Amino acid sequence: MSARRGGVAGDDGGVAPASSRAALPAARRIVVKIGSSSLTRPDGHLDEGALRALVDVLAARVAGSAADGPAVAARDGSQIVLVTSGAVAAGIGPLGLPVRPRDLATMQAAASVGQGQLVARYTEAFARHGLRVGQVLLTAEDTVRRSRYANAQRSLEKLLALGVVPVINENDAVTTAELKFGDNDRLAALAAHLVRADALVLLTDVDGLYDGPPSRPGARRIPHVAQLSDVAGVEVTARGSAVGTGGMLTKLQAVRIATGDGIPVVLTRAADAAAALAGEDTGTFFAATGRRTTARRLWIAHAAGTEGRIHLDDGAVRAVRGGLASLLPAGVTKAEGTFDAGDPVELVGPDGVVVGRGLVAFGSADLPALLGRTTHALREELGEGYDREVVHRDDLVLEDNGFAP
Ligand SMILES: Nc1ncnc2c1ncn2[C@@H]1O[C@H](COP(=O)(O)OP(=O)(O)O)[C@@H](O)[C@H]1O
Ligand SMILES: N[C@@H](CCC(=O)OP(=O)(O)O)C(=O)O
Repeated sequence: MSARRGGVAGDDGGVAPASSRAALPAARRIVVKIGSSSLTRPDGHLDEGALRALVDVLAARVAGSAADGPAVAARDGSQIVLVTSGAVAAGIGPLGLPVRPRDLATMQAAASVGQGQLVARYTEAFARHGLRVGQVLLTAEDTVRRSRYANAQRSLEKLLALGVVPVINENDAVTTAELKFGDNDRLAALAAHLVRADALVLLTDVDGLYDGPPSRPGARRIPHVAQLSDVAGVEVTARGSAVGTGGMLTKLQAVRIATGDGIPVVLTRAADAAAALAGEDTGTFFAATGRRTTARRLWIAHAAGTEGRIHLDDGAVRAVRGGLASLLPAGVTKAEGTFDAGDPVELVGPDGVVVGRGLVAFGSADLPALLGRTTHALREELGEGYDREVVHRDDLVLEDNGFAP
């Protein structure tokens, strides 16, 4: 597949710009995310009919179909990566729970039981179309640690090369509240980056971004967003449906990650998945704005949470903002929080403004002894290994390089 910036190849050799809906029918590799709200019945149980309906649409796209129209590059079939919520919902019935649990331990138990059920349902549904699925459970850590995301990337590439539909969810049973994505929206955007998707489709219970809460009389769907700043004034809430997590807020965070990385996004309701994939006027289309960035920098910029804050003096802020320098111990005035070497941290200027994010080379136990000292002095006193950068330039992403809102 051709991962190219700002567009996807059509079979006529032309490029469907990632700034228009033409990118959807032309996309060779698509990440589709379906939220809990679209997979859950009012009683909190998994909606198997909705799951099968989605699989029918996705399988048709994988197979390629005349229905795509003769001018469509994807008629030879596309690769689909599915990011699906629904594990907790699928665990309610088997565990005999009266309602969807709210406490973390019971949610983890429900997700543990439900994830198996969920994948079994997808396995059956895709098998009806002669397709196999492969379960991939990710944690936020998998998107931060270089060794982990490289593993995830390799595994997803192999699944796709084997013609398998990867089915991704967060590894809910083992993730703690602090380390969780919680919503699957950002996970989907990061997965889209990981597999270098040509497009991301976010399926939910509302047919797009509205110019205000959709329940408000007169609220209208916004069909096209050229850049996210155009919708900066739109009121969105973090409260989703009864079962969803993160509401429209996490969807717009996902949109920021994907579009900033050169991947166009369609946000619509699950029932309109086929229309969205065909490039029809449904939901909201978000044009790609940025160019594809390196995996490493994207992971650092969008790490699920930072473990600490490193305070810089003015000189260090200037050096770091210059874009070429690493952060040295001499420019650090204070470290806050508990973190290990390799954890993501925020870099903060003397005015309290966040300058950027980076992977810190020392743990919070070691760092205080090094602060304000020159690397030369550190080497003299503490020996080799202590004369290195606090955050190496390659592990550092500046704030104005655009990280999550
Ligand atoms: N401006 C807005 N436009 C559209 N939907 C919005 C907006 N603000 C808040 N929402 C809410 O976001 C909800 C979708 O989020 P959520 O329930 O988390 O979905 P999912 O489970 O699919 O991830 C919608 O039901 C809608 O009520
Ligand atoms: N990972 C959880 C879903 C988390 C969640 O609710 O996400 P979403 O519906 O995308 O807002 C599950 O499978 O139940």
